[in-house]
Amino acid sequence: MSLILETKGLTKHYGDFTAVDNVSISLEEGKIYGLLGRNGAGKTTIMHMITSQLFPSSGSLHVFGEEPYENNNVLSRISFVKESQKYPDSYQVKDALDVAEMFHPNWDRDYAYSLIEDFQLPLKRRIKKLSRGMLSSVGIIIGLASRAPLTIFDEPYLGLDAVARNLFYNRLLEDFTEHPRTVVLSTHLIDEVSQMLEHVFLIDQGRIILNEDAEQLRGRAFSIAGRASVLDDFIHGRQVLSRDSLGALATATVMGSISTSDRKLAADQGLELTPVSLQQLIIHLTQENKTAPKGAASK
Ligand SMILES: Nc1ncnc2c1ncn2[C@@H]1O[C@H](COP(=O)(O)OP(=O)(O)OP(=O)(O)O)[C@@H](O)[C@H]1O
Repeated sequence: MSLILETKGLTKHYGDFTAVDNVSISLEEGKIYGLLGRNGAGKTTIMHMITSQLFPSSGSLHVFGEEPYENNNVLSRISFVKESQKYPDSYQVKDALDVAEMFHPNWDRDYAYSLIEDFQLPLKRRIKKLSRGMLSSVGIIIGLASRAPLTIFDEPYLGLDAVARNLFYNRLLEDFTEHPRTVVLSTHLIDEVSQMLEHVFLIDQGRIILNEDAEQLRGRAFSIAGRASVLDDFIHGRQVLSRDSLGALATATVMGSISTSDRKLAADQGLELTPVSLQQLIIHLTQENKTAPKGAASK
């Protein structure tokens, strides 16, 4: 296992506000990571520190074993695609690709042009005349064709329709299989990407509240529905993330995997058990964290 990135106690203050709070994470080679969290959680701030656009207030950050600041040896190995990417007014799509080619040593021009066709982008149109979704496609194409050892997508698909998003996921997976690299995806569309993710970081109010293998995470919670009194007996003593009731019926979300005996018990009592999606689990965990004292759930 080779580490691509490691942070220890990474912290960023803006005045007396702490946007990123004591974050210690590591990224391995050849994996797809999800960096997930609510608006304002601190995701972009972390990505800006990784890509040397911001200095940390404290803590350490090593990318490819070195500090990234003004370090071309590190920065040439990173491709960072962000939703708000700006281009000079005079740039056509082709110019953006030409510039990207200069910065990324692994750039594959044929692949970039095949993606241009897939996404049906007009090469000679000025970028400022592109629709919002087309502009997002430019960033996605640059992120994919750069084949950078560390590729970071920060909410890359504002305005992109479902067909184009699906195209992005398919191309990413195909190309990742042929050219493995480390990919970080930051997105709010968790269910759409959840099958691709191998590892998930969940950040809330600047802190990492979950740092876990996606496969393990998928089995971490389940939903249960049925008659309230029976359901309450079933969930007694378990870690309950939420419970709602309507008349005599209730539903609850419970941490833990479903064992064979649970399944039998639930069936005998007319309770229905279903796995919780990654998105639902994350909603529950961030809501739960809001009520917990800061740091209580941090790893
Ligand atoms: N330059 C700045 N000065 C003061 N506060 C800032 C600055 N930049 C970011 N913040 C604050 O830091 C927090 C984290 O912002 P950040 O952009 O990292 O969140 P995010 O998780 O990327 O959110 P989103 O999902 O909405 O993009 C927010 O509360 C934001 O207002």
